[in-house]
Amino acid sequence: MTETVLDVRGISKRFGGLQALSDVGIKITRGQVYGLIGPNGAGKTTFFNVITGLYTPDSGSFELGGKPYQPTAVHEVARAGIARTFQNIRLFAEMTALENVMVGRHVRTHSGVLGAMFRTSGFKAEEEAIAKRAQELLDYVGIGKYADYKARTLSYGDQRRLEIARALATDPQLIALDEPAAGMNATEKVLLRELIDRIRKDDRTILLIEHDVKLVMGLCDRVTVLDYGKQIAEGTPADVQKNEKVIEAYLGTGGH
Ligand SMILES: Nc1ncnc2c1ncn2[C@@H]1O[C@H](COP(=O)(O)OP(=O)(O)OP(=O)(O)O)[C@@H](O)[C@H]1O
Repeated sequence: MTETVLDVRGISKRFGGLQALSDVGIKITRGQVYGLIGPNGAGKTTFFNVITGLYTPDSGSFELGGKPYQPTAVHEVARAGIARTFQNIRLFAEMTALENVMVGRHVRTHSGVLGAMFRTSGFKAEEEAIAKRAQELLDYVGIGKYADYKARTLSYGDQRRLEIARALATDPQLIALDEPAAGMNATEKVLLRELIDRIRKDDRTILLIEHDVKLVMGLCDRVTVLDYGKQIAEGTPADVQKNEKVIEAYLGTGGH
């Protein structure tokens, strides 16, 4: 039986006079790469921000791993099992790549982030294991040799990989990637695609917002298309690509 990881129902969100999301729902099952696409201003980021606790929806409900889920603060979302990356990379620029991943890992340890900051004895005992795991994750995303480099010195593509390693460090039920290919060149995109494929094969579940429709169509098992806050199509990439409303949303307005 397919196991539902995230079940989102009837999400609406209004900003003043603007209905940014109207009754949007998605269901993501384990091992899927689920894509969220739509022209500029369609509501993708708002949806992401709602499920990761940055915005409170006006209505709607969620289940994560079969349990009711009420996303509030961002750190609670990480503990509940959703890890995200950001459209605008958010790394600790002056920390090394290894340290950035270790911070992600502390979400899952007993001493936690405060223990890490104050270097309690419990923290020291855990530190070695955390560093080892962080190095494994850097190797996994293909930037192991840069473990000791400051995050800000890495190339754009490698910084995005580092963000993914940090997200994986929390052992998430769902990893949410916000435009991971933004600003990447063609070679970096190919490598990103391979990485996402690999993460999926390792039985992770991924929600992907992406402007690069080609990448989404090639990678995703299912796709939801938003337009002006409404869900205009849901299905496999092949179905969605044929959908008239989708063609009109993208072509009719020149992508808005
Ligand atoms: N915090 C906010 N306050 C007011 N309006 C907002 C806020 N966040 C988003 N909006 C509006 O909601 C609508 C949806 O925006 P959103 O950023 O979710 O779209 P998007 O699909 O992610 O677009 P893009 O592809 O350009 O990132 C837009 O009209 C936007 O201006």
